[in-house]
Amino acid sequence: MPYDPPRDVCVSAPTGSGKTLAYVLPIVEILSTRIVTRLRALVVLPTRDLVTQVRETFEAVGKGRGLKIGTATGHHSFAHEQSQLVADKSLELQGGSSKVDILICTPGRLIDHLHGTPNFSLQHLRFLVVDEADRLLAQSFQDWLAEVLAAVRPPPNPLPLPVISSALLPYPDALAPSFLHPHIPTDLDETKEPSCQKLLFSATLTSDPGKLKALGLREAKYFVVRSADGEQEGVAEGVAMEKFTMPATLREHMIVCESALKPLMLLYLIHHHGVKNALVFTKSAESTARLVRLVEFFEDAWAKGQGDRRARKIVARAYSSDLPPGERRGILEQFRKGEVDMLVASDLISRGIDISSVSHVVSYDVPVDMRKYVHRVGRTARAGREGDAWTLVEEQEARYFKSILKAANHLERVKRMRVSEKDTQDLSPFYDTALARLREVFSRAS
Ligand SMILES: Nc1ncnc2c1ncn2[C@@H]1O[C@H](COP(=O)(O)OP(=O)(O)OP(=O)(O)O)[C@@H](O)[C@H]1O
Repeated sequence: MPYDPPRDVCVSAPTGSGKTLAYVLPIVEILSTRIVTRLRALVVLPTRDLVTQVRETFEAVGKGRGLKIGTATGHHSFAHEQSQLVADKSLELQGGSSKVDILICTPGRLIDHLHGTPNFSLQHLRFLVVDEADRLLAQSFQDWLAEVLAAVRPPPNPLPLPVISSALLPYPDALAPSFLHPHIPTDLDETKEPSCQKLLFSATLTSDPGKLKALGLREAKYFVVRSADGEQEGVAEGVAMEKFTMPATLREHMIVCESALKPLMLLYLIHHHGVKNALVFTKSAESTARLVRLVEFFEDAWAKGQGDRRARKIVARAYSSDLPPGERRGILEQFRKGEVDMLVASDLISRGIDISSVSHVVSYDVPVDMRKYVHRVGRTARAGREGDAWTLVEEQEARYFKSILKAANHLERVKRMRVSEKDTQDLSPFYDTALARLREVFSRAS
């Protein structure tokens, strides 16, 4: 009701626990009764891949409801996006003119439309969803948040009523109620509140009100979902060092080794612990490329060594933001089908991506902080499935890595696995061959 605007909602719940449906379902349910199309739900996400994923969920849930769903990510030209978003760019309409009920977007492109698309208006917003909220709040993206919040609020000086030149031209413009009337002060004056409800989601959402202040939340309710076993008391109550809940079905391991042995440890996991359907996280695009080549050379040498032509080689592919979107989609599809066993990536896909077949996550390079760790390992053990997370820790990083786990009250959950020289003995000859080939290729390239 206009006099009782909705309370805002913050949700911190483990990775893979279904946060997307937690906002898609009510939005679709509530907006399905709308009569005319206005931009009523805006979902902001940090990456294009996530926009595509959330769009698919909206389309699946909203099928047959007649809601129009749009995206704005910069994947298409600006003019094309404009034509998808607004019906009319020529006439200036105070109420805007939206072709979509729900818009899913990245913040940069959203700001471009706020600045550059006539009749693109947020005044009718009923829902503003900020998914992966901690990540989006941490990055300024042209101060997108302040601009979006300003576009949702009625202007301080209400818009003047247009001069109605003819009885045939009724008051035109379907302005949102809080934007509509000229302000006539009365004794019962109340400030106008937009009826936009803000919904924030993340597996690592801060509970520090100071950090959420920029959102101007209204009587926010903060929901924290913990695992059933009550593990990690005090989750999200700490302000200095936040603690987050992990999926209960996740097993976590670490291997501490010399830096030079990390590739061999990965190959050991592949060949002796059945690690496939795996996401492997590295720290840089360069280290991704080297690792993919090394796995390829190793698998060639290993298959040859088996003397069996049908020996199934592990297929690893690099997945990076440099690849064109079409190619990225293709690689993900091959991975989903099991034609690719291992995707090697930077933290680009460490957040939000939902691929049910991922059974292992390997942090080939240690994550820089606990948040990154939570999101990486959360690519497996989703929706009640089991999964394993492995972290390869260089000896000199062990102290640091353990300290971030300890601060998050999580050290006990991560089991240390010791791998001796004997364990990798059978792999070593093929590994040496692969290293020699890698050196050759990289020295030729330089
Ligand atoms: N009630 C449910 N029963 C079974 N599966 C569900 C249910 N709700 C959601 N899922 C599935 O769980 C998977 C994970 O959901 P989702 O991607 O929303 O997780 P998330 O909480 O947003 O995780 P992240 O923090 O990693 O983004 C999805 O494939 C979704 O379809």
